[in-house]
Amino acid sequence: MAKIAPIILELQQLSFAYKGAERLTVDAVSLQLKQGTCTAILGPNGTGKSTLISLMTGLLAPAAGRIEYPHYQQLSLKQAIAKKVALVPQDFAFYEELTVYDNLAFFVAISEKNRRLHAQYIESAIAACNLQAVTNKRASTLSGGYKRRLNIAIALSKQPDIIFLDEPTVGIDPLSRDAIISLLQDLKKQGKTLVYTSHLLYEVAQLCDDVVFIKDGKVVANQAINNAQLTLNFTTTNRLSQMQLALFTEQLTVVNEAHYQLTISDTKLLGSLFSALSQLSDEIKSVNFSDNQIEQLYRALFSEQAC
Ligand SMILES: Nc1ncnc2c1ncn2[C@@H]1O[C@H](COP(=O)(O)OP(=O)(O)OP(=O)(O)O)[C@@H](O)[C@H]1O
Repeated sequence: MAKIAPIILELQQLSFAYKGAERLTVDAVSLQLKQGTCTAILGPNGTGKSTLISLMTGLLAPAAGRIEYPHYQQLSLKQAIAKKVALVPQDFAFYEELTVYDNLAFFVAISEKNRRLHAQYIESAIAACNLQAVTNKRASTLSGGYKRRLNIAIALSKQPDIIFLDEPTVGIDPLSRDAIISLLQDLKKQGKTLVYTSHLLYEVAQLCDDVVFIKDGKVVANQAINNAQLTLNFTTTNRLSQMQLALFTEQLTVVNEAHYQLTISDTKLLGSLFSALSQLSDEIKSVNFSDNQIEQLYRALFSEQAC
């Protein structure tokens, strides 16, 4: 039987408003995060995601509600956050004039009193983020991808159990992004709990187990994501006949006249699917695969909010 992951963070009716704001920025948010999982917090710009992260990481104090890290009951909330929680903020949070190593040394000295552990923590953050080639370079001279990795390495140098990442791949090229996603996947394998915001939904699909959708400060949906599920969309020159439809072993949804959709949760079915598509090669106009469960949900929830 699959083991149920223990709850590592619980929010109960958490609310917050900035001074002068007309409405609550975070409005009665209740959530439970599971240990060793990645939860994405998604929503349009300005909907309160970063503010919620600031509350969960102790940077802001809630106006109402509770935040609990039940795993660390022997610690106060402040101590649990100081010892076990790290934040990778959206903006770079390091000293541009210091080298990568000196930045890490500076932040480790703040988070860990035992000096004998410093070198070990710095080295492990460098290794985890693959920063060996730039250890002695000034942060100001790094590429965008390395700067993002340094931002993450500083958070890891604290040896946290829970890591909040606020758009950690903004503004970097696809290969640098892949490197960061793979680093985050490794952290998950090590049992770290990740909380993640991004506007790049394919990243979320690659990494996250649960998705929480926030709209105007409120949770509007909260659900597990089936990363194994793929949706195939294909369009045809004409509507398919019953005989042509029968080529598919799985049920097709007819989206409209010449647009079909099929959801696959077992990749073993791909063989028969490709075989059916190849038999229709004269009719097929376009084929597109996506793990767009998240994207579909996102569009359904927020389509009227685009600016
Ligand atoms: N320090 C602040 N003082 C006053 N208002 C703020 C402050 N920070 C954010 N806000 C406002 O609070 C609301 C929520 O902002 P927040 O940054 O949490 O949104 P977000 O969902 O993270 O947005 P994005 O996706 O653009 O990062 C916005 O209307 C924003 O203008």
